[in-house]
Amino acid sequence: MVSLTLDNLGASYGRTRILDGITTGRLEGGCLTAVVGPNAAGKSTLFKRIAGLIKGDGKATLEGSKRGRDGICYMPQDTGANAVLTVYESIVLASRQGAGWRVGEGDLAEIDRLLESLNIANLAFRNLGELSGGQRQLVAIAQALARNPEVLLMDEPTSALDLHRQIEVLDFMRRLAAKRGMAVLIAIHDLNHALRYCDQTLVIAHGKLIASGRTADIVTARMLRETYRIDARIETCSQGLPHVIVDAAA
Ligand SMILES: Nc1ncnc2c1ncn2[C@@H]1O[C@H](COP(=O)(O)OP(=O)(O)OP(=O)(O)O)[C@@H](O)[C@H]1O
Repeated sequence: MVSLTLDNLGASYGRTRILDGITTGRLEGGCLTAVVGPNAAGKSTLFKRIAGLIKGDGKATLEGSKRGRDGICYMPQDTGANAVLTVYESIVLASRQGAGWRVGEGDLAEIDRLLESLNIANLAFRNLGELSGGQRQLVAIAQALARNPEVLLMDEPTSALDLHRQIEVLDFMRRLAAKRGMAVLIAIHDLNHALRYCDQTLVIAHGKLIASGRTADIVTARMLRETYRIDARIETCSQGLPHVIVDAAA
């Protein structure tokens, strides 16, 4: 199964140093890893650096990969829209990236399954340009998954979704990561979602990795105070799951 390890990863925009010395253990296939931290901490920059969209020092090493760099897919925060294509066409196109232009029945069946799983089959023949923000985000997730990545970097994939859709997508991602053996990194602001769905968590602040490990060990009152400047408690809900209760800005 694939794994991704970051070793002293850094990046700059011009002369401004944005990321510095990001080193992790193995981020394993089959797992969801939350990447959390305040606005402008460097989460998107980290994803772009891992995906090779920006250069920098250090290295991101893939082990057990069949496709090397081509197996890494970055799903950006702003998903944009191309009004000329239908949803279905855009997903077929995405699925062909780096795979040649021949589309078999199996490929189309796989796309149909993806649309069903994300509950967007009803959008298949709509133009991208006429979708709502949330619908566009769901289509962007389908496009990313259609590329069959070994490592998927999702930049705030649920930010435009209603609560029902957020839960549906994160639950689906967890099951799909396990089924495909795909390593999924998700930049996410909702720490309760991280606690519920992500096996492990990386905390980025001011371009540095300040904590990493099992999500329940990482999301603590102390981390929330030091990283987010809020007073909060972690309480166990009636189902036995840890939950962040925010009291006030510190
Ligand atoms: N293309 C760019 N040129 C110059 N600076 C940039 C560029 N892109 C991002 N930055 C800067 O890099 C820093 C980190 O930005 P980044 O988008 O990685 O943060 P983030 O943690 O993803 O933030 P958010 O949670 O707000 O999405 C910010 O100060 C931002 O202004």
